Amino acid sequence: MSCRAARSPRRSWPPSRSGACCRRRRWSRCPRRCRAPGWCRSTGPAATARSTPCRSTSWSGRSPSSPCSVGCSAWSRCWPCWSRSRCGGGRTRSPGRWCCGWAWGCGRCSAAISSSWARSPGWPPSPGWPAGSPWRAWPCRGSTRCAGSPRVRHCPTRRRSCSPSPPSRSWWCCWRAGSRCVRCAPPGPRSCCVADTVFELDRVGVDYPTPAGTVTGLHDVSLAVPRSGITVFAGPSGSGKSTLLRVLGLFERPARGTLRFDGVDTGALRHAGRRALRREHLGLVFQNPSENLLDYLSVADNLRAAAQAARRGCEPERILEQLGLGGTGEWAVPALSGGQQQRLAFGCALARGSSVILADEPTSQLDEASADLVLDTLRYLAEQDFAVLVASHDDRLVDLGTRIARLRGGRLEGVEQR
Ligand SMILES: Nc1ncnc2c1ncn2[C@@H]1O[C@H](COP(=O)(O)OP(=O)(O)OP(=O)(O)O)[C@@H](O)[C@H]1O
Repeated sequence: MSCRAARSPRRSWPPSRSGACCRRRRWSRCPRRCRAPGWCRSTGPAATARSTPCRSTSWSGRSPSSPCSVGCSAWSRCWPCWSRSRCGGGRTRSPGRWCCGWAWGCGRCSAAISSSWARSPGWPPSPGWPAGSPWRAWPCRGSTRCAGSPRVRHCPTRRRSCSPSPPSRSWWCCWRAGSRCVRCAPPGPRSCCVADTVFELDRVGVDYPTPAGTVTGLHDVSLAVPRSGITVFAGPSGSGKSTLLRVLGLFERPARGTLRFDGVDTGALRHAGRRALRREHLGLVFQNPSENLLDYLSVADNLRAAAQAARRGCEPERILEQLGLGGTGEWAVPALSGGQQQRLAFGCALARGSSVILADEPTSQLDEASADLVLDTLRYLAEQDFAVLVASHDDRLVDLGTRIARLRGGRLEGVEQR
């Protein structure tokens, strides 16, 4: 049947078992013989780039229990990956990688493997895929897969160290609890774990071009920041504390070295990926309270706006209660004291669902009583298992830290664990 016969597509429907279907129904220029716009019958290696062996019961007559020929459970939604954008920026098509019709990326289809399919002949689809891998697991592709996705989350049942070794390329991500991504070690498919370190810096350097020449803000800083506790970056003025915090907050790209967030190389991310990570995971609180808040909105609306930016829901009153600001929801921001405003700024980070809170000199503009409020808040956040990173030369903040990284002249002098 030629393509012209598409006028009566249903007459000999469904296509044969060996039929291949094009991905787009409206793909009118199918180079093969079509029975309907977008649907090919032809088989063999010459099948078009966007064609895949037809797997859907309704189209190909296969029984639902037949193993998917490409190892994908999303019926008729997967095809060999060829699109750069879908693959998260990979330049070349990888034979072992599959795309699904979901909008946000490649690799999800391979993820959706039921255990019966994982046992089926023809599985794994690529040599790197572990037979019998956990349901909904896929090779962790680091930067593009995990960080590029707006769905990276810590496992709700996270365990600090379920493997003595740090995450490596051979680890696997799994898909849990709806939208939650975690890292799993392949041998223990259900042993969900995350690394102990949230940031890993390897010889990170930052340069600032100035009319007088290049100023180096950071010189080859190598550091691992733990996932919990309060890490304080201490040092005299100009030592590079704020620069380091900006790098960690993904506001600044280092000129040299590698920065990993949750095992993901942030240097490989494009702007959108970095922004997604920042929005979802990182809450940055600046030293000036007014920089952190929108003063034309009420207190509760600031929290709502923060949550909305991260596409989350929010219960302002609950957060305000947590931070000792109960009953101020309808207040205007300027009606709060400086310390209360800083507390609210931390509340905005909570509303965004940030797991890491970065604060740059949060007490520097506050009197002692207001600074105490901030210290209490930081203590509270650390107790709630947030990773709190603070740049400060306030001695009280330094005393609060569980880990002090001392900087001088842009170099890391040493790290003190308490
Ligand atoms: N935008 C910039 N342009 C040029 N140089 C910069 C810039 N930002 C920072 N620097 C330089 O980088 C170095 C580190 O600055 P940074 O602000 O990180 O120090 P800091 O320890 O946070 O200081 P402070 O405690 O005073 O805020 C300084 O020498 C500074 O002059």
